[in-house]
Amino acid sequence: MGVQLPPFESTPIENISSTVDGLRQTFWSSKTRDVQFRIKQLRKLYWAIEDNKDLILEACKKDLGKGFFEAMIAEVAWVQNDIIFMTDNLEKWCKDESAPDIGLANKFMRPKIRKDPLGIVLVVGAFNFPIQLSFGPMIGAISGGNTVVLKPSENSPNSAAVMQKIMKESLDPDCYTCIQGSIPEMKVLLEEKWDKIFFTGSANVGKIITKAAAPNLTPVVLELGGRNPAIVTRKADMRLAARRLLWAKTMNAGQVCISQNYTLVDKEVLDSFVNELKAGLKEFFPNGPKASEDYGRMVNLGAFNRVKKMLDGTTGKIVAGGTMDADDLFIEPTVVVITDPEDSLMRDESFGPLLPVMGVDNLDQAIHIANQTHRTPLGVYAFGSKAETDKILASTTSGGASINDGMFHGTVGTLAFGGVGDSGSGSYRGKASFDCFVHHRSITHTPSWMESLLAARYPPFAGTNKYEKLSGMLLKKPNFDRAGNTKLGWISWLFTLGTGGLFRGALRASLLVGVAVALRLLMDRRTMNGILPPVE
Ligand SMILES: NC(=O)c1ccc[n+]([C@@H]2O[C@H](COP(=O)([O-])OP(=O)(O)OC[C@H]3O[C@@H](n4cnc5c(N)ncnc54)[C@H](O)[C@@H]3O)[C@@H](O)[C@H]2O)c1
Ligand SMILES: CC1=C(/C=C/C(C)=C/C=C/C(C)=C/C=C/C=C(C)/C=C/C=C(C)/C=C/C=C(\C)C=O)C(C)(C)CCC1
Repeated sequence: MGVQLPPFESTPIENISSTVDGLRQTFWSSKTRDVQFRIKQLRKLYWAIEDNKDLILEACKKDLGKGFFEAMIAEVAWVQNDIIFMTDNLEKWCKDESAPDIGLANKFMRPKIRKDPLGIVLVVGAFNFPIQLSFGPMIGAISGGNTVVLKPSENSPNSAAVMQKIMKESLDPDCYTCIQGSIPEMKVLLEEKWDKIFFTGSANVGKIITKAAAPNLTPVVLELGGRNPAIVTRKADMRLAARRLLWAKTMNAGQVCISQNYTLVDKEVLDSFVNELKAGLKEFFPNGPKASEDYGRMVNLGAFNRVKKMLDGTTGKIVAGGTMDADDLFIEPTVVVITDPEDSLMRDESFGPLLPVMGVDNLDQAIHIANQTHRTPLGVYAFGSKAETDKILASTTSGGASINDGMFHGTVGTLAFGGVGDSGSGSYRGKASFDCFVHHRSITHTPSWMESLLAARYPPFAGTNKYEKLSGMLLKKPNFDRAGNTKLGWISWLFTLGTGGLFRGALRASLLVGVAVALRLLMDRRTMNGILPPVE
């Protein structure tokens, strides 16, 4: 492509503390509180990304063998779209919101929610979508009015260096900076007191981050991984399920946190599903994935060896793919039919292009295996009838889910994204990115003229009727009885078919009709007797 990539250089450890301190001072100067300042910064970032697009594409190619389509759609255009969405909405989101659910008595104090910046934020990125997973949270943090230190993953060094260049060229260095490095630099960073840490990566490092944050009670957002199940029932469309799951597992050579880790397929349609996977592979990569410009590579030899070891350990049968080349960090998309839920391909997150497929007797067994394998994965992917996919959703838990697709929910840029349980906590993207990086500060304003009205709150209380005076206004009456049933007022009682079941409701309604008819008859009789004028 003929572009010169900047070198990756770790930040000198001795500079880290003073840099962080500088950003902390800037936050307290209130520079980043100004909404127009934030918008300007984000817009400058947008154009720097545009101007360095070729460098980003080249860096993603070098780091991960990422092709043009994936690098544009999931990195460059992804973060640019994010910036446009944020800057379009930021002024609106930053306005004070009137608080919901305020009773009449408290309305005078005009309760509202202010969106306050948090302070100085550390964003730690992962290697697999190096730009998206670093700049994405950083855009949220800038929108929230914070100063930000970004620490990209050293495992995608070219992308990390390009991000640093882009930040230097576009962002105010007193407010936003990039610190490069690996474990030693992270150790120093984690000694600092942050107002929030946003971490994307593995569960093991997530624990290290959480432990380091604990002494300062620093809030942490964790975007981790999971062993995500796909479930395909006999009622699913096999070609469609196979193609969609192949898409999810061949993107970025399977190094996608939300792609399915394994697929459970009704035994009756297992062969057909596997055949469709094979056919899909041929369609996606007519000359084979190795020759395809679109197919990525493992990030490094460590990742290559980890995936190879998982495949070496399987007791399943490889039915498609299986070739690999360490020199090229290439692993072919590999379909393995397995029979053991304890197989090496089920136990760990592969984070590579492995597609273990296991036959199951029925949906209940599939759900059982999925829940046994990982109770709180990042994603669940369900293919089948509406009733079946509803059942899958109702019987599992996950950060997100795509029905009739692999990981689609994770490709909707403005949809809140995050894990649950040990696949992560906290969410971001779209409006959630803003909310993630602000404190929702509740504020009231007590008018001076109300002093005499509010004086009942001051002691002395004993021997006064202050409690009685206030309780009439402040205490709510229960609308439920001692058995936990909803109590209705007599009008609702008369008119609804609700409490007490359909029969009693119908009885009440008949009673009402009876009373109406009796009244009418009575009026008719009085009209006939000349007591009332006739009804027109
Ligand atoms: N939920 C998500 O959005 C998401 C996205 C991408 C990746 N992931 C998960 O991340 C994992 C793979 O990503 P990865 O290899 O980049 O993760 P990782 O945990 O190895 O690294 C992530 C970051 O942590 C830092 N780090 C590594 N070791 C550290 C240590 N000992 N102390 C402090 N910091 C350390 C790295 O420098 C890097 O910036 C997978 O489990 C994947 O599922 C999750
Ligand atoms: C165009 C028309 C329509 C709509 C078409 C649609 C909705 C097309 C969608 C195409 C897609 C989804 C393309 C693929 C995009 C891939 C993306 C964005 C990948 C993203 C990867 C991500 C976010 C990875 C994240 C990884 C993480 C978090 C961890 O590792 C219609 C249908 C409306 C009709 C008119 C025409």
